[in-house]
Amino acid sequence: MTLKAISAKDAASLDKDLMEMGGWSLDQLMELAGLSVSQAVWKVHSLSAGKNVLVVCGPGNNGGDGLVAARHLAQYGYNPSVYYPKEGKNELYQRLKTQLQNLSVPFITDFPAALKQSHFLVDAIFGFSFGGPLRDPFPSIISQIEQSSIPVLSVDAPSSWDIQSGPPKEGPGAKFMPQALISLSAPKPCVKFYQGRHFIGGRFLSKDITDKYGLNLPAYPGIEQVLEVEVDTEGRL
Ligand SMILES: NC(=O)C1=CN([C@@H]2O[C@H](COP(=O)(O)OP(=O)(O)OC[C@H]3O[C@@H](n4cnc5c(N)ncnc54)[C@H](O)[C@@H]3O)[C@@H](O)[C@H]2O)[C@H](O)CC1
Ligand SMILES: [K+]
Repeated sequence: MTLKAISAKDAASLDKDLMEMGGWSLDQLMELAGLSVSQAVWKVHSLSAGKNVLVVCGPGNNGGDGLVAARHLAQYGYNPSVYYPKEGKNELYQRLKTQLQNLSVPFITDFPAALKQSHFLVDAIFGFSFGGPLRDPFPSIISQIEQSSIPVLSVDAPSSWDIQSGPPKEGPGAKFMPQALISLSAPKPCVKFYQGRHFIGGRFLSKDITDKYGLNLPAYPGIEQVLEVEVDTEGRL
């Protein structure tokens, strides 16, 4: 089975449909997206592999998914830390931040030190609304992640990659290849440049929506919120 990718434009339109016509709120979608992310972390990096998980959050909803995932990871018994260099203004993000502070999840400011002390990194910096080139402070953040040997799970897309055309030709991100990727709702076109473990999450689409956007998603087994997708030898999903 070859999964169809959804363009950035269609992914944004699908989100709008869910909220304007489908009766969903952003909170709900983000909760389910973040739950899927936390479960993908569990699948690729067990508690016994090291509890210190650094969740790097960007200013938009991709960062919001990271905040939700960090909260679940704390509940599962990990020691998450959050690096949130450019906080989103929306009050939803501030509420998620309060929830994390109430669980004593630290918001760190010394990123190089946190990178050294962490066993695993969740890249929730940018998702489908990313448009290059990277603006400060993100070039340095991406370079540091790229140069460190820490295993990374990227949320929705490897941050710094163009959603359509994949990794930048040069500069920060050109050599960024996360160990794992979780595509939310459906894969984005840049997955064709990706090599690593690939999961699908965000189990909230109805048949109407999948039909409208021509998606052919695999069935999630049982109560699973994430599904690992095999990539064939030619890099197809
Ligand atoms: N239906 C779903 O699958 C859902 C997915 N969700 C997640 O939401 C993101 C998309 O969120 P959005 O807020 O639209 O955008 P991003 O988080 O990708 O980024 C916007 C943010 O980033 C800034 N920015 C953009 N380009 C640059 C740049 N070159 N340098 C610096 N900063 C940049 C921009 O200004 C904004 O502040 C999707 O991928 C999923 O992860 C939802 O949770 C709900 C449902
Ligand atoms: K990301």
